[in-house]
Amino acid sequence: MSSPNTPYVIGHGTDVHRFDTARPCRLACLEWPGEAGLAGHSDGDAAAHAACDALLSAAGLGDLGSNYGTDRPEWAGASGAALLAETARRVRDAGWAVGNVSVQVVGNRPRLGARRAEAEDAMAAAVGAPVRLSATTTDGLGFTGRGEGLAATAVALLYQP
Ligand SMILES: Nc1ccn([C@@H]2O[C@H](COP(=O)(O)O)[C@@H](O)[C@H]2O)c(=O)n1
Ligand SMILES: C[C@@]1(CO)OP(=O)(O)OP(=O)(O)OC[C@H]1O
Repeated sequence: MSSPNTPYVIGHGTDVHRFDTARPCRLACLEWPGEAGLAGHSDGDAAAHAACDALLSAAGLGDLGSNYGTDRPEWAGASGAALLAETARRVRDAGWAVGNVSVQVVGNRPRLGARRAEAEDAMAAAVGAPVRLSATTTDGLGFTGRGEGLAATAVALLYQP
């Protein structure tokens, strides 16, 4: 089916990046001085990337790789905010409005709680719709528990304007 016949659609996204201590930390569209950076072709902002995948999936527009693949040099080093803003533009061009996006970061650090409102505002400014952010550790288990990298998941709601 090429397009759904409901006024609402949802999408979800997941992203993982390993830490690279030689890079600055960019997460949830903010800089995190003193925290380990994330490896990637772009700035490694797993929270922004998960939100992009959720938005693209909901709109039936593929995913990060099919929109901004590593074979496209123009996206090398791109910020999470730039990818999110371009993704929201593509979703709106496809005829959808963004209701909201909910993102969860999974990992030990950075601790997001103290800057939650700032990060939500930065991500919402890029998307042009409300973004909510939560975080959790994995109780020391797995690659996030060992501090090897960060994961993020996201859900997006789109509606027909
Ligand atoms: N990177 C993180 C991880 C967690 N938090 C906050 O800590 C709370 C407790 O985490 P648990 O994994 O023990 O459930 C969590 O609910 C977050 O509020 C954080 O800010 N940043
Ligand atoms: C964003 C892109 C493109 O710059 O590169 P990365 O920063 O490596 O991020 P990833 O989450 O692996 O997604 C796909 C890529 O297309």
